[in-house]
Formats: sequence, structure tokens, C-alpha cells
Amino acid sequence: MSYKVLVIDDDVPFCEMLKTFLTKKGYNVTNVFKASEAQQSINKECFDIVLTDVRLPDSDGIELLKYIKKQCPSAQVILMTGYTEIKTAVNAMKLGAFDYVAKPINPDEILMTIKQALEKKSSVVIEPSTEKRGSKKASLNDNNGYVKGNSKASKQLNEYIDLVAPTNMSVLIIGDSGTGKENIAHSIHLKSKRKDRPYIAVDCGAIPKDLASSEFFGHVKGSFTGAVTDKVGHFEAANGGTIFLDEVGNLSYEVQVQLLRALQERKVKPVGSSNEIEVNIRVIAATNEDLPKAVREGEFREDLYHRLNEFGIVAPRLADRGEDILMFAKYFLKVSNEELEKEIEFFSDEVERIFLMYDWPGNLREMKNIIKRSVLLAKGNVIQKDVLPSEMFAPKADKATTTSVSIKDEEDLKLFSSRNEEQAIRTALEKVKFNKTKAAQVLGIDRKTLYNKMKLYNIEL
Ligand SMILES: Nc1ncnc2c1ncn2[C@@H]1O[C@H](COP(=O)(O)OP(=O)(O)OP(=O)(O)O)[C@@H](O)[C@H]1O
Repeated sequence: MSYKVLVIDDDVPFCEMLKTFLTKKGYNVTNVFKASEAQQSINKECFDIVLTDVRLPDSDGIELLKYIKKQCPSAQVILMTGYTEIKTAVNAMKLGAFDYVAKPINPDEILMTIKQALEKKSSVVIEPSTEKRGSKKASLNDNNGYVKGNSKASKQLNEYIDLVAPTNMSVLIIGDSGTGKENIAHSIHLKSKRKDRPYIAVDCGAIPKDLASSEFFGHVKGSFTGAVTDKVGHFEAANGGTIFLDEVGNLSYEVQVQLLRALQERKVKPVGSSNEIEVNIRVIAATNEDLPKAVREGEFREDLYHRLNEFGIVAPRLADRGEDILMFAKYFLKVSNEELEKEIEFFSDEVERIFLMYDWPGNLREMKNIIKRSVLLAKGNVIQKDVLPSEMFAPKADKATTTSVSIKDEEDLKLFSSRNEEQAIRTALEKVKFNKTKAAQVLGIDRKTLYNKMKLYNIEL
């Protein structure tokens, strides 16, 4: 079976080139050039992968993404963006896009992203002992790959993981997009007594509402049109092990009711069957939404929220993981070198400084993407600033805070923005174990400016 791919871009030659390339790789590709044409195509059939430009002549990729996720939730949407639109792309991921690739598109990169999206789409069972699967999760959780981190935030996170893993408690992981929630869930499973039993990851945002019962609880042949064979649901498949409910905030109210019943009674009944099946599973759920707010607004059931949240873990933002930032960067450099068969050795000092200053709105996933792309573009064996997205270091229009204190060399402060300046200083101080001289060097400012800034932000050591 060949997977169906819809490409949406008003650049016709580019679409044709991509179509030729992907067709050669065995995909069944349809090209359209406007959002309205894309909507028509999606109304006719559901695609496995949708590759869309962020800017379209009659709409934008974000609006289209919302439409696609409503019409065909299982489609994996990949945005194609210019560097200046990376923030939009990161927001799109919060709305359910799988990933983004920066233009100009590199064929190997797009192919790899499509493969990863298809892996996610199939909601595969990840058997902990079978690292050969090639799944990103499986490979990251071997001892060489999983970055634990040394920052305060990481230490606390790892402590919580170790504490809760051996228990049977349900865990709710809350965190911004790309902070590593799925990775945390899998670590908990691997450190639990259930580690040799199945681990099933389910992307709740990708399950169509009318198929949800069958996906979770299975069905018997003939129970509805399209049920041509018996199907084992995710709950039964996870029996004895762990089920990971990603994007749990996306479940419809009806499905929430069914899920709660299954969790309380520890039994499931496949659609169309009169037999109940006993299940013994541990639940880990994740969300980047404000679930307590959803509960207050009546969109998420309070009883289910408490059932899932027996133990809550907050996945820290990358910008709050201080001294780990470069550790993660080096890890992603290694992974990208392997994936792209390159041998880039390190980052220039300037690039490291930019990494420490940047606020990483898309967290680990954004870092991974930026580094992968930089590895692709790098000429020599060092990643230099010129291959980074300029928005990572361009001076921001709002210079209010940088002019409010005496700054000897304002140029050196161009990395700062009013939004992340305080965080950048805290991160740098943490990284150099609170040595102010070294922190000033890392920040590229003089010590006096650093003192002034610390005073401004009430940073006390
Ligand atoms: N501790 C870690 N060490 C190394 N890589 C990590 C770690 N945690 C996460 N990653 C990588 O960072 C990326 C994002 O992680 P993950 O998919 O777990 O985030 P998420 O919070 O579940 O994202 P989303 O909110 O988009 O579902 C992945 O490529 C993952 O492999």
C-alpha cells in the first residue's frame, strides 16, 4: 500500500519537483496550490500526510491545519516554513501539526520527517526490549541516548520519574509543546515493573471522534460498516503494561466518559461484543493544555482529571534547564550527524552563546530541528552562526529594557530581548555555577552591565 500525501504550495515548480521526488520514493502524491483546493481534496479523501506551506494565497497554513485536524484528525500535517516563520510553526505544533521543515527544503530531511510522521500515525506499540525498531523513542531511551541533564529542573524531574515509576500510580505530565513529555512517559514505563510488558502510545488528538471507542476498546467483525475483521483496541493491547495517552485534552466529552469507566472498572467491552475483557493497565497521560481550566469550563471531566492526575509531573521548558542546554545541543548534534551521515564536530563559541540566550519556544523539538538543519547546511566541521535562523539572534524592535540601564557596549547585547533577558542571565549564571565574571563572558557583556541587570531583575545570589 502506498501512503497518500497531499502537497499544498503556490510555488508550482516546487510542488512538481516534490511530487516527482516523493513518487519515486513510493508515495502517492497529490499537488494543490491553494487552501481552498486543499479543502476540496480533503473533503473527498483523507490523506496520510499533508505537507503545506505556511503562506498560501487564499489563507494560511494554520487555518488550513485547523480544518484538516477537524476533517481528518489522523492526517499528519507537516508545515513548510521560511526561517522567519518558525514561531508560527511552533505554534502550529501546539495545534496538532506533526512537525515543520524549514525552506529551502532538503529532500533527505523531508523524507525523514514523513517517515517519522507515519511512525507516529500508526500509534505503534513500542516494545522496550526491541530497540531495533528504529523508533525515535526506542533509540532515545537507551543509556547512551537519553539525556538526563544536571540542571535543578532536570534533577527534580528525574527524581520524580524515579519516585513514581515503580508504583502503579497514574501520571499526568504537563508541559509545553516539545518539552519531552512522551520521552518522560516512556522512561517511567521502562523504569517500572511493567517494563517487559507492552507500552502503547496513543495520540488522542489523531483519533477521529466516531472511531474512538473502537480504537480504545476494539470491535468485533461486522459491528459497523468498515469493521471487516475483529480489532484489538489499545486497552487490550496494553494489558499488563502501560498505555500512554498523549494530548489527552483533545478527547471528546463522550470518549472521556468511556475512558473513565474503563479505568475505574478495569474492564473493556469491544464495540459490538457482549463480552467484557478484564484489563490491568497503568495510565500515563500528557497534555500541553491548561486542563484545570478545561475542567472549570466544563470541557474536561473533573473525575477523569483526578483519575489521571494521581501524580503530576511538569516537563520543564528548555530555557529553564540552564546548564543542560549545551548538553542537549551536543546530543542532537550527534543524532543529526548519524541521521545525515555528516561529521560536524562542534558549535562555534558564538553559536553556543546564542543557544544559551535564546528562549526556545518550541523546546527540545525546536532545538532538534534547528540543529538538524544546521548540520545539513554547515560547510566545514563547525556549526557557525550563519546557518542558524536569524530570529535566534536578531535584535528585537522593543529595546525598552536594554536602554533602561547603562550599557557600555549595546551591540553586545543585541541577543537580548525584553522577553528573555532575565531568563538568559539566570541561565548563564546557573551554567557557570554563579561566577559573575564567567557569566558576563558567556553573555558577552561586561561585569558592570551584568550587575546592573541583576539589580534590575532582582537576581540575588
Ligand atoms: N531527555 C531527552 N534526551 C534526548 N532527547 C529528548 C529527551 N526528551 C525529549 N527528547 C527529544 O525531543 C523531541 C521532543 O520530545 P517529545 O516528543 O517527547 O516531546 P513532547 O513534549 O511529547 O512533544 P509534543 O508536545 O509535541 O507532543 C523528540 O525528538 C525527543 O526524542
